[in-house]
Amino acid sequence: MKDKKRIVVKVGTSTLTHESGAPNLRRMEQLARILADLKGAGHEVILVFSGAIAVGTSRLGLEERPKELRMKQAAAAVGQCRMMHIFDQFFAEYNQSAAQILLTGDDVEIPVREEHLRRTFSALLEMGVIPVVNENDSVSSAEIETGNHKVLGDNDTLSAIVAKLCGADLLVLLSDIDGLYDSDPKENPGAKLLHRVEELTPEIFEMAGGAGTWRGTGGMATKLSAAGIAMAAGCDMVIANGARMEDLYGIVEERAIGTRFLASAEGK
Ligand SMILES: Nc1ncnc2c1ncn2[C@@H]1O[C@H](COP(=O)(O)OP(=O)(O)O)[C@@H](O)[C@H]1O
Ligand SMILES: N[C@@H](CCC(=O)OP(=O)(O)O)C(=O)O
Repeated sequence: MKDKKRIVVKVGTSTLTHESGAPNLRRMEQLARILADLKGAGHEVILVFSGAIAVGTSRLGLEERPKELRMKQAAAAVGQCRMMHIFDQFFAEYNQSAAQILLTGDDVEIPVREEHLRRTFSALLEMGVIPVVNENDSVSSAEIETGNHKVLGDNDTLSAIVAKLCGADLLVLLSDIDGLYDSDPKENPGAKLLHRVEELTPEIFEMAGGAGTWRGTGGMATKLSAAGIAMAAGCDMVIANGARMEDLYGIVEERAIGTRFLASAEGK
């Protein structure tokens, strides 16, 4: 892998929000600082974040994540605005400009839109801006409702699509867990962490259960779907714990942290 890398970092709802759904300011601040620092070290960074629905839910004083689609989309619109405002402030503190990019499945499936998107990312990176991406939840209805991975519908898959689109060298998924275990550690305390995955076999897919917490959506299943896209595109992917944000430095230096899914030789 090159010394100067193009890195996509995806941070899940479980890392960026408190149990109540309120934004976790300490984590957001750390993340902005470390990404600014990685940029200072010569890398190009793109942030994909989740948490708009959870933050909107809490901001609107709703008791639980709404079940009705229009309410979920409204919560996403409120939460996105809040999260972006906070990120923009933290990035500005470290002298960085951030840019908001909101995507739907159609945007990457229609070639002309995909090309526009690729050019926008490349222009932003060229100007030293940090693109900050989320799904455009307020318009991409079917996906949040059904979790239909063929389109987008989850930010794990979205981040892998962005990594592929931008020709990234590394995709890091920060979650509330140290990596991929041989079964869900929340249900099986004896579960073992896998350090490296070279191939996505049916056994690996069996290890991933369903969705994670009420606040997020994906669980491990969507992280494996992301791994498939990244590996095929010649991009390494690492799942690591967002509670130790500083681990991002070691991950970029290819130290053995979390679970690393190795890029396929053909994709490189
Ligand atoms: N084999 C597994 N290894 C690790 N975590 C697993 C596994 N199977 C299911 N999980 C669950 O996936 C959760 C992470 O997914 P999720 O809650 O969607 O996080 P995020 O919001 O970071 O995307 C873990 O907290 C864990 O409970
Ligand atoms: N676009 C949604 C993210 C949904 C999602 O994929 O959440 P997560 O499993 O926490 O990455 C939001 O911002 O709430």
